[in-house]
Amino acid sequence: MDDNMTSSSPHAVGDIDDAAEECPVKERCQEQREALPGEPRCAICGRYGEYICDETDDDICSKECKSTLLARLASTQKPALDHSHPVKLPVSDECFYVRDDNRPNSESTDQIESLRSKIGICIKGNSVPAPILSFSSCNLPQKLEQNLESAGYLIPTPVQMQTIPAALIKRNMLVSADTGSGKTASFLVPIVSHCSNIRLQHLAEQKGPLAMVLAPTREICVQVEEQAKVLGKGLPFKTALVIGGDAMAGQVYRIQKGVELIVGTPGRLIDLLTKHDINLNEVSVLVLDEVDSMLQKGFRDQVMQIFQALSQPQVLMFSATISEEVEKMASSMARDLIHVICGKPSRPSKSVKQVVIWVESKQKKQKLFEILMSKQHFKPPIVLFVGSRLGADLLAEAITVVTGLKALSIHGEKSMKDRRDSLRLFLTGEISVLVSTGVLGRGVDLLKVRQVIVFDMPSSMAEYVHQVGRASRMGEEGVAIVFVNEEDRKLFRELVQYLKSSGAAVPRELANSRYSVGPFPLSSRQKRKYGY
Ligand SMILES: Nc1ncnc2c1ncn2[C@@H]1O[C@H](COP(=O)(O)OP(=O)(O)OP(=O)(O)O)[C@@H](O)[C@H]1O
Repeated sequence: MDDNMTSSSPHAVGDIDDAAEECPVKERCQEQREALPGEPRCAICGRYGEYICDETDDDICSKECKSTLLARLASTQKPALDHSHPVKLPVSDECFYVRDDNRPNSESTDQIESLRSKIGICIKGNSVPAPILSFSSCNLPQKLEQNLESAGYLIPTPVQMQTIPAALIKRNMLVSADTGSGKTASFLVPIVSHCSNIRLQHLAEQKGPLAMVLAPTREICVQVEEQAKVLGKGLPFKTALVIGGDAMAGQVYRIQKGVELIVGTPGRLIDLLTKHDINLNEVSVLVLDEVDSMLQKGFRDQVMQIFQALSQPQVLMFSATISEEVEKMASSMARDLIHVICGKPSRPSKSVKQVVIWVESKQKKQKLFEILMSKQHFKPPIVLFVGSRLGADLLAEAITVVTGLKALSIHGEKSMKDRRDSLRLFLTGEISVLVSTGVLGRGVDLLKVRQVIVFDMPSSMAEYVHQVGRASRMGEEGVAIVFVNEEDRKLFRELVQYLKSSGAAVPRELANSRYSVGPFPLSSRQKRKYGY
């Protein structure tokens, strides 16, 4: 289970080690501390970059360095933002389609349906716009199109083809699509477009935030904000990251100076909103990333509290795993909801080969070491998913001692700095094994990872789907090695179904287990009887 979701205390959810003190923004450079490895650095002096200079989006340590930076910019007469490319402004919020060359001549319902079926998209809902085949089809600001191109996004992925045009015309949406299929840009492209158009046309009365993205873990928030910055570069589009473990003063300062997008975990955001006067009147888009976990007990109340503080925003909800219950809750939050289903969500990505091995608990470590020391089977960098924080720490140590491989652990009890450092060292290739609890199970883009080991089965098949999904991005092939034994029996029936439907081998012990067959689902009495 994601260890960010186990506690019922409001601050524990998503913000478990929220030890950040509230300290005022520094006036002078010398008052600021040195930056630790991996921390943001001031663009002028290199000290800890506590907040970001709105005019340039650079990390800055103090008001003093901010003045220096702005003075430097003024003296070179370079505008802080690159407006050299005129931005195409839509005359209204409508999305205007330019016919693509390979698009059917007349877009009859049948042709649109046929296009959807070709790209593997299913729709529930009324008057859903046709999918786009290129980013240039929907009148995005020119700078955003350039940013997409620079990021290597040459054509939209199937989920983006359908969701971007629908989001641009302000439809509420629930989107289920495979892990690694490009859901993040599906909501960020419309958000960047919407926010920058509002600013460029001076449509908002105040400078308050215009959009909000909520996600269950800090790591997801960090990545979403990073991607938002990439897409919004050079546009009047600024972001604030509101997560535990980072100084709140900088977050508040930045929001009060004026940002377009807030990305945050619900616990920290509520904390910030209750302590500070932040005007949310202009927030017109709310995204719930990993919506199934956001609407689970523990998060749901906080999410609803934030939702109710907004004035009827457009709601965009995304996950690779959406149950009927989540669908019902989503429909009750947003009127006239479109449900976009892309590929075969709620199942492990077909690009990941699942290799399930029956291993008794006592033998798990030995088996793991064998894999890690086998040239044939160990394909670094790999992420290992375990069930507890202590387990993560101990296993990372044991791996280093026994195999000599560089391994680190990451979980919700570690400081934000440690979590950032471990992830950075892993993504830059300095360590080859990262042992994680559920904190990296969902939503985090672990670009080079093509192998995961599910050392301890998670508590639900939804989490399993997300963990296995870390081994593949954008359809590239990956492998998930999964350890199971009788302790995981409550998942056997579903696991066997999932394995069979993806053509994976089912170990004999699993296939023959009495927990793998029988009526489905069990009543609550049966569950108690079998100790589920
Ligand atoms: N149109 C595109 N062209 C090229 N690369 C893309 C495109 N859209 C997204 N990507 C890249 O694909 C990868 C996966 O995208 P993303 O992280 O948004 O997937 P996701 O669907 O949110 O996955 P998960 O459910 O695991 O969080 C990222 O590295 C992203 O930069």
